[in-house]
Amino acid sequence: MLEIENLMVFFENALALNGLNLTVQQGEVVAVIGSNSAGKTTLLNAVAGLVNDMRINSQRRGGKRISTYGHIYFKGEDIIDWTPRQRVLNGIVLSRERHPIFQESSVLENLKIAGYLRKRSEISNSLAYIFRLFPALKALKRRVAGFLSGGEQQMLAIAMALVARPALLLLDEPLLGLSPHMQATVMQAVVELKQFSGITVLICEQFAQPVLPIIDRGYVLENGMLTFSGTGAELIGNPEIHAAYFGRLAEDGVDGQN
Ligand SMILES: Nc1ncnc2c1ncn2[C@@H]1O[C@H](COP(=O)(O)OP(=O)(O)OP(=O)(O)O)[C@@H](O)[C@H]1O
Repeated sequence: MLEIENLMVFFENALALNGLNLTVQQGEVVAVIGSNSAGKTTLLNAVAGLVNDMRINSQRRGGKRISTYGHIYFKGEDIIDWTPRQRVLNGIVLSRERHPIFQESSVLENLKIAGYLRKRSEISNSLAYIFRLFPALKALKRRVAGFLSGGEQQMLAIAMALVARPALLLLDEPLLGLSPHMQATVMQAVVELKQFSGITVLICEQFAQPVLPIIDRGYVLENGMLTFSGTGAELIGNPEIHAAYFGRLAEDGVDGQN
C-alpha cells in the first residue's frame, strides 16, 4: 500500500532523512522506533505531504531551504507532488504528536471539526463507527476536551483522524506523555482498529515496549537512517534494540493527566 524509495529530506544542509526505504502492506500495523531527533516526525510529515508544504512556504518567505528527493508510492501511484489535502482525500491521514485538539470544544465538536472535508452523512456514519470502537469516548462526548485526561485526549486525537476515513493512518508518537496504563489503552485501540476496520497503520514511536508486541513489522530509525527491520518478535528478541529502547516507558514522568 505504501512504498517509500530512497527518501531524503534536508533542512538547509542538515540531513533529516537519509535514503529511507520502507514498505507497508495493506492491513499491516508497522512501527518505526527511534529516539529524539531520529527523523520520525519528518518521515510522517513527508508521507502526509506536510514537508512539501513547509518547503513551498519556506521558499515563498525566502526562509530555510528544504529539499526532498526520492519517491513515495501509495497504492502504486507516485504521490510525492500531491498536496496534503489530496492525500487526506485519498485516505492518508496523520494524527500528530501531542494531540492538537480544540481544548475548549466538546469531544463531539472536535470530532465534527475533524470531518470538515467530509459530507455530513459520512460524518455521522464515522461517529457511529468511532463510538463503537471507543465506547469510552461516547460516554465523554459532551465533555470539554481540555478536561479529558492525557490518554483520553490521545484517544480523541486518534478518533479525529478516523473521522477523515483513513485507508492509511499515520500515528506520530501516540504514547508521548502517557502513563504505562494509558499507553496500553492506546495500543489496545490500535489492535481493535486493525481487527475491526482493516485500516493500515504506520506508527512512529520512541517507546518500543508497548508498541512492539502489537505490530506486524517494525523498523528502527537512527539519525535519519533505517538500521534494522523485522517482525515485532524479531525486534523484541534483538538484544541491541532491547538495550537501546526498552528503558523507554513513560520516562518523562507524565502520569496521563493534562
Ligand atoms: N523544520 C525544521 N527545520 C530544521 N530542522 C528540522 C526541522 N524539522 C526537523 N528538523 C531536524 O530534523 C531532524 C529530525 O527531526 P524530527 O522532528 O523528524 O525527529 P523525531 O524523531 O520526530 O524527534 P522527536 O521525537 O524529538 O520529535 C532533527 O535533527 C531536527 O532538528
